[in-house]
Amino acid sequence: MNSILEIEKMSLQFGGVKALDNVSFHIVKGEIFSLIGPNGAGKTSMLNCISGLYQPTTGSIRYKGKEIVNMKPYNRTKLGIARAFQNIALFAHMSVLDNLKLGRHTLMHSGPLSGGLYVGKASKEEIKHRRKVEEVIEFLELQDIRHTPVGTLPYGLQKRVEVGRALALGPELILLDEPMAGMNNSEKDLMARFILDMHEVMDTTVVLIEHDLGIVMNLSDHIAVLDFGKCIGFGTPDDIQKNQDVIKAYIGEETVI
Ligand SMILES: Nc1ncnc2c1ncn2[C@@H]1O[C@H](COP(=O)(O)OP(=O)(O)OP(=O)(O)O)[C@@H](O)[C@H]1O
Repeated sequence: MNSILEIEKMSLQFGGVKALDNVSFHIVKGEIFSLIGPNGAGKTSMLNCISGLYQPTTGSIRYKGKEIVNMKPYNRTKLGIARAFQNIALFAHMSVLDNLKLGRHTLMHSGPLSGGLYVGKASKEEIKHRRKVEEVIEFLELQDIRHTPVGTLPYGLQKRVEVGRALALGPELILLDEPMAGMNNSEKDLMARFILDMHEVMDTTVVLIEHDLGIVMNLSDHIAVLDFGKCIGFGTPDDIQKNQDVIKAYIGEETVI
């Protein structure tokens, strides 16, 4: 199986709290992979470890076969890992377009002076960045709000721009932390379609944290279930729905997933 990311025996401790406890799973290139579990189970901590915001206490993270556990976040971005945050991390007073352009800043090689003057290498770079940003604007249907300050947009659209900021990095692996939180049903359906298209059209591997189990079961190729920092289930949606540990610990004994 062609894994893009392998998590092996990973633990993360905050004082007496084991946010992650000896977790192992792998993610197949090109798939939609969901992380589920009750509040406080360790899902966001896992994304923080993958993106490099948190340093695991022990364990290994291999991306395309390379150990990245000690790598700085911006170097992981350069390798093709991008992240959209649960709490929107955009500049509210800036336009949608400028937020997406700024998102690509980590990838720019030319300095601010040449970049500002649009000369030589910098101008070529600017064209390449602009092309990618325009592609994302079209893909996420943000054309009508491209010049709107993000802070004035309804919450659902801000979430979409937050996803766009990560997507504008052209990632091979995108980490989406509750991209549908706070959305109404039609906004959720639209976001689900964008996620499917990221996977089918852009060939991006998607890691999704989502509380709506219906959406998770429909979208995912594989799922890992965390509970109190431990991975209590890993498999296809079918496997997870039959997993008695998951049913007991996460859903409650009476519930059928
Ligand atoms: N920076 C931190 N400092 C101390 N404790 C933390 C920190 N980050 C997370 N934790 C703790 O780690 C545990 C896992 O938290 P985490 O946010 O990863 O869970 P989660 O599954 O994403 O929850 P939710 O669904 O509510 O977002 C919790 O007990 C949390 O309080």
